[in-house]
Amino acid sequence: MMCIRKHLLRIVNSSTAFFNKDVFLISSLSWYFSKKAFSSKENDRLQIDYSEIPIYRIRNFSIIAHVDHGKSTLADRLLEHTGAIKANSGHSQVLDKLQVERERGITVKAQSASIIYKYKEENYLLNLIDTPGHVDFSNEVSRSLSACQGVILLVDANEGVQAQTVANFYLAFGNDLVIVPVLNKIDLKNADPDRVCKQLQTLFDIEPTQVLRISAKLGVGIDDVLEAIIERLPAPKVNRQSAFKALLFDSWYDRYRGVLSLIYIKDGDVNVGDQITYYHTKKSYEVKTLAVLRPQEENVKKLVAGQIGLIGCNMRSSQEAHIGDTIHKINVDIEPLPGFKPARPMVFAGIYPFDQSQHVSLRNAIEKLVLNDSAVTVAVDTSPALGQGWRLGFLGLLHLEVFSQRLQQEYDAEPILTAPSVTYKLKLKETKQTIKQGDVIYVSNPVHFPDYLQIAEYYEPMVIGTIITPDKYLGSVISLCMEKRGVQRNATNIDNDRVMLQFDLPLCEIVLDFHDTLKTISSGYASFDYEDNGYQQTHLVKLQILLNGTPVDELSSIIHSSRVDVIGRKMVSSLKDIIPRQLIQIAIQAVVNGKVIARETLKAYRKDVTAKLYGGDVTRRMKLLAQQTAGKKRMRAIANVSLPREAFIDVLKRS
Ligand SMILES: Nc1nc2c(ncn2[C@@H]2O[C@H](COP(=O)(O)OP(=O)(O)OP(=O)(O)O)[C@@H](O)[C@H]2O)c(=O)[nH]1
Repeated sequence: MMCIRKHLLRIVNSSTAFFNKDVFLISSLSWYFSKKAFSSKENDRLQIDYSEIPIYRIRNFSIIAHVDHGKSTLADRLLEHTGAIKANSGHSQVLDKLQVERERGITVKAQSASIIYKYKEENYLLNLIDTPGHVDFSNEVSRSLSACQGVILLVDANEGVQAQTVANFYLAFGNDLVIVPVLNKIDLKNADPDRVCKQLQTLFDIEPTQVLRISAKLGVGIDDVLEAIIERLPAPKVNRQSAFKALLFDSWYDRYRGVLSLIYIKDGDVNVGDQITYYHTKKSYEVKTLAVLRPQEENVKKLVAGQIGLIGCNMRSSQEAHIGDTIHKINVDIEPLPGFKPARPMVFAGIYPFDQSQHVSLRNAIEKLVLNDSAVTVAVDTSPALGQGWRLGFLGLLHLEVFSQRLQQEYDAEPILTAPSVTYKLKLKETKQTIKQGDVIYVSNPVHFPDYLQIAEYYEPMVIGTIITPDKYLGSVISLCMEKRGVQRNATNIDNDRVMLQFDLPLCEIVLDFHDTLKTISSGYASFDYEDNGYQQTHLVKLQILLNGTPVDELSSIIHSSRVDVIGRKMVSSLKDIIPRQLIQIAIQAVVNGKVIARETLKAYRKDVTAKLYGGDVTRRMKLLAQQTAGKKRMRAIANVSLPREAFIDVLKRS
């Protein structure tokens, strides 16, 4: 089976043109192969009636780790070890392959898998649940984690605890999950498991005796991990006798079957043909498909409490499948599962085709991607300079990054992406219009920022940033955070030469280049992660750019009042460099609340109108120059400054 998949992927990879045309053809092929393969003998042998497995022999868990600490490799080994997939003799890892699929949007969540492990003569059903793995998706991570009873906290024995390890630990801890600490890559020459055990003890109070030591790459210690999952994690607390209730914690779009949702069955059972309702959207459907992921789909007729499974009911739009929603049977009263929060975009960016001839293809690409990612919000936006485009909302920076990368990789789209901005909250003053005292609005686009006289209070989104750095870079890391208006919460020595810092930081200060600067000043050694921390009162202004007295909306921005001078000056001077000189003089002004705070003048070309005179009378020369000056004055009065599109792109594009 894997061979067929691999072969298929090779075809995919060697023929990107084919792939780009129809990604969903691959999706359906992959589905076809997964079905075909699972009617093979080998898999018939594994065919098990999962609904017969008693609750006490089920464990639902997730692997959480910092980037590159070996999550995919371990998941891969767990699947191989339990026979869910065949051991791969080549260098490339099976789940690396799946990751390619994942990046390509084919089988998006291939890493969730149900595996059977024989322990003390009994078959256990272990459900490995994939989490997005980054706090950008913290809402989704916590939802996936709420289907688990425990997590494997995987740490690289060479790199030690990193910022994302900390953020992930607290997410799991906050969800009351059992944490199985595992050190990976002990085969590496520089691995120092004792030191990393001390870090875990200092930071999280984890006893070194509880920490497993493995090499996922070489397959060392995999049985220990599986046994620890069975011994340390409790069975799910569910009830098979109650009315059916399930948590939706992941979903993706399949062209032929509509939206497929990954669910955790909390109570009761569900059968193909049942009528079900999504609690928060209040929409009802008939269950068409039920499947267990092994990791390929294996169709079943019934899913029971304690299980993780896939449900398909011809849902046409992923907007109907909200992560965290509760599913129940139609016309049955149930208490919804707690904690449902619709995803709230945190970071916004404008997206425009490079030229308008690409508008339709870019729109199609965005529509397809959004089908698979219900957390992205899309609103049509028009800019006089950049033309027709969209304003997209993302859960965080990584989300934005992944989305734009996928647009490029999968759809060959090379759009202009504007610098990211965040959503501010404004409390308005009472005015004669319809606005009532205390009305609150959310603004991310400077064009919609109201006049300052209408605003009573300003709020900006905040994050708690966690940074782990070798202590020799401590000084420069702290200076960077202060420069970004950060307020230090604490500092902890996690071992002899590394420190963990926590800062309250405004989100708008980290969306641009914070991470890159941090990496530069720490020679790549500091790691950073952040989590949403609500809104905090602040003072904001709208910085407008005027060219010869005319405001240019695209160039305006919302900034903190303390930054007015610095940003204003920087903006006008970079515009002076970017805007090509024209026949008329251009005044570039930065204006805040009607006051000019910075100004540059771009001198006009002085075209040599006297060039053809070949000497001649000086008065004639002066007359021509005077005529030129008068002409330019007229031009300045009647013509707006025309900016070439490239100038806008240079200013607005993400660096
Ligand atoms: N030496 C050694 N290398 C390992 C081990 N486990 C994983 N690696 C390597 O570490 C790198 C990252 O492993 P992945 O499994 O892709 O890590 P990941 O956490 O899934 O990474 P992301 O998906 O990017 O978050 C790969 O090059 C692996 O081959 C191990 O036990 N020993």
